[in-house]
Amino acid sequence: MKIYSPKQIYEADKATIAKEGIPSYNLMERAGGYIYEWMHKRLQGQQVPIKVFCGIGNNGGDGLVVARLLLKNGYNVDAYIVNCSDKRSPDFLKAYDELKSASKKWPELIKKEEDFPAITPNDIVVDAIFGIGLNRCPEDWVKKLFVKINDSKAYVLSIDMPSGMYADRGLQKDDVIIHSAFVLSFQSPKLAFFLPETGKYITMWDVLDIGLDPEFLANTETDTVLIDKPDIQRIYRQRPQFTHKGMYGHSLIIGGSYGKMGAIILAAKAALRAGSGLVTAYVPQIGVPILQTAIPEVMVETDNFNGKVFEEIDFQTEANAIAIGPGMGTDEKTVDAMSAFLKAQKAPIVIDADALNILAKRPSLMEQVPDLSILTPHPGELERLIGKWDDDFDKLEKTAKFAKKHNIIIVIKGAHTITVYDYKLHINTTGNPGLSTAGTGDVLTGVITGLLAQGYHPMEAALMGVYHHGLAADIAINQYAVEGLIASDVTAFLGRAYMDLFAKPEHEQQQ
Ligand SMILES: NC(=O)C1=CN([C@@H]2O[C@H](COP(=O)(O)OP(=O)(O)OC[C@H]3O[C@@H](n4cnc5c(N)ncnc54)[C@H](O)[C@@H]3O)[C@@H](O)[C@H]2O)[C@H](O)CC1
Ligand SMILES: [K+]
Repeated sequence: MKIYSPKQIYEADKATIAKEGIPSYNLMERAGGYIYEWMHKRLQGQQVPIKVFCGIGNNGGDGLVVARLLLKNGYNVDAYIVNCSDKRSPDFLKAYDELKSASKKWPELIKKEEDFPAITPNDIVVDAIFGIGLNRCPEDWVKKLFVKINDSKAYVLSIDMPSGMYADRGLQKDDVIIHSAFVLSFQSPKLAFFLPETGKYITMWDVLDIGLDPEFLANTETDTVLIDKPDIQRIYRQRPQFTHKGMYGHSLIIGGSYGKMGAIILAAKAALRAGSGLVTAYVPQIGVPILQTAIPEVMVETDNFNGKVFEEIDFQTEANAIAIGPGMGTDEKTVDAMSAFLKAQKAPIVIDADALNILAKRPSLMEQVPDLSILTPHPGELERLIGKWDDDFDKLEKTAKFAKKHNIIIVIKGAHTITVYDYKLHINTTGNPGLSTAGTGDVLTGVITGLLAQGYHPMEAALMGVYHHGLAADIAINQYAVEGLIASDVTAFLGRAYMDLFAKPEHEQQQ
């Protein structure tokens, strides 16, 4: 699913208005109408007190349409104009006139703290104060209203975006955002919904299709896309019937050190479960018996030193895909070994964990990283690589620039893992808080490497690996719950994730 920028949404409005030959206000009526229908379907006329807080732009206008339709249909509604500026948009004024002529119950004007109404936990608040047009910090009294709404414990339904959240920048000091129980967003969700600083203010969201020009939408490329099941189904390649293990690639996973052999075991096993035909682990000598005991399916190679860390990386395995980093340590000897290893690489590799820390320690090594390599940092590793950022949007921009400069793919791990390549952001839609546990990153590295070994293009391997890893965790929590999930469970459920990819929804199966 494409995620349109605010600029593209305004352009889509214009294209729709021109093509359909309609006044722009019609779009507001549609938008408000769909919000009303969504509410009516759930409330079915219940007399819950509904307070609609409207700004003075088009988001406020949407709120006024909703308030009018709710009043017309007998709901218990109070509408308020949050007078944050005297510059009202023309369509807001039209919606205001429509409301005033449809009902005797006119909206109340809020200009200062003393005008705030009481808000109780039993109220439903419709938040229509700011949408994608928020472009500066609201005045203090407006932020106090946001705080009052947040403190009220009322159910908050936000129109298009939670007010206070910006569509094009992240959270900064002194910002206040309305906490939404549900956001109904027009045409596509907004990028800020998926970023850690801002996404936490939203419990649920859905998209309302307000019928913007389909041709314009189809022909408009976006910098951001949401990766969901159909995208992965398109990437997936079914195995032919007559096959042998040599057709599914040989993965080589380099890593492990004294006390950290578990990381390489997790990665190697996940590469197997992702479908890699053969897997070899390259570990320091101390790790050989550990690996051989833990996973019989995995072959092991080792260095020529009898130490606890890598002193060289010199292997015989002819691998189709190589990953380096899990549990490897950042000993100076290992840094030198990795430097020599990188120089010899031509094909894309997967770089994780301590290998990322080594790149941060010796940035000149970035020049040796092969094109289209996949780096999988968590936020701490990313910061060590690219430096500090001001907010989440700045983080994405800096990551995109770094990825472009080195022609690599960066997988920023998090609640919504974002894969960045060639200035494009791919937001993952699977996974759950159960993944916040030791070793899940090693499993992800194994899955991506296993896919790469099978011949998937590096971008396909990254997107499918991230999706699959999250999906396996989503299935696994039905058995273990988020608290009980451990990294090996994710590996164990990778097979179920493959099955789920093409499983019919339950209601279809019953037919
Ligand atoms: N295609 C669609 O998605 C449609 C969406 N609609 C709704 O329109 C808004 C966007 O409307 P816009 O008027 O551009 O912006 P807002 O209502 O979000 O904005 C604010 C308004 O206020 C000014 N402003 C910005 N920041 C501040 C501030 N801190 N203090 C005071 N005033 C501020 C700004 O200049 C704007 O004028 C979208 O979110 C949807 O809800 C359409 O109804 C239909 C098509
Ligand atoms: K809003």
